[in-house]
Amino acid sequence: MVNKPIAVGVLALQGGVVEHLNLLRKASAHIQSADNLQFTFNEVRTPPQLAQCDALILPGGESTTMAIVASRLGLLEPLRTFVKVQHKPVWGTCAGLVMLAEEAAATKQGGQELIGGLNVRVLRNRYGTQMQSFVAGLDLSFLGDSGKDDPFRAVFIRAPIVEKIITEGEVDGSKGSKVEVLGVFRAEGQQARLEQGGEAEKGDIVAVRQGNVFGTSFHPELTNDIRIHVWWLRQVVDALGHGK
Ligand SMILES: NC(=O)CC[C@H](N)C(=O)O
Repeated sequence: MVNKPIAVGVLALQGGVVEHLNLLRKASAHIQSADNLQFTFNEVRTPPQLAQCDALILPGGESTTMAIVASRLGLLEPLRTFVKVQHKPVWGTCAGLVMLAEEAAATKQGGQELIGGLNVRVLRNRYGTQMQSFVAGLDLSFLGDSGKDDPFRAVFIRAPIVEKIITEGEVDGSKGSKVEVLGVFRAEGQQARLEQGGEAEKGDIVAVRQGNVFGTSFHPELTNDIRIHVWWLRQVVDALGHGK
């Protein structure tokens, strides 16, 4: 039996939209034939387009700009409903992670509008400016054996980190789920101190999941590595109860 196609959207107000769409298409080729699944991938700019989606990616870019445009287009409340009431699968990369946090530090005066859903506080621009962008190999064990044997080359561009997991209280989006830390980055200095037997520094949290909400500080869509996109699409398939 062929299921109804799974509609995956990419919020296309600003930022790295095409890159996500390209990698989603490549990633989907790895799972659809095996499981008899069909996907559609579309840009999302309006509330009716959002309503068509089963799952959504919020790309990297500039979270303050994205929030202003989303608000003007009447998308902020529908996005909050999508994430926190309908509990549909969402993934935010970089600025997208900022949007999905309940709190953000290092914001402009007066703060910025967020969608929320992840019970965390992010620190924006943790590693400095665009000029200080870098690539680092991350061990991502949620990717299974390949995550351990073959580090993921993660691209950090004015990246946020999760500086605090807010334990008090529940957020609407969490469905009671806990925040899971799925990826940590240790800068060279932190790693060296650890190897010299120094204080075990935990490193910076750069990938988290809470129920239906997933966030990464870095940009898998700017590599040719489809592993996280494949993993996430499988999460979407499971959440929708397809392929069973
Ligand atoms: N590459 C990015 O998405 C940068 C995120 C940006 N610094 C922000 O806070 O929104």
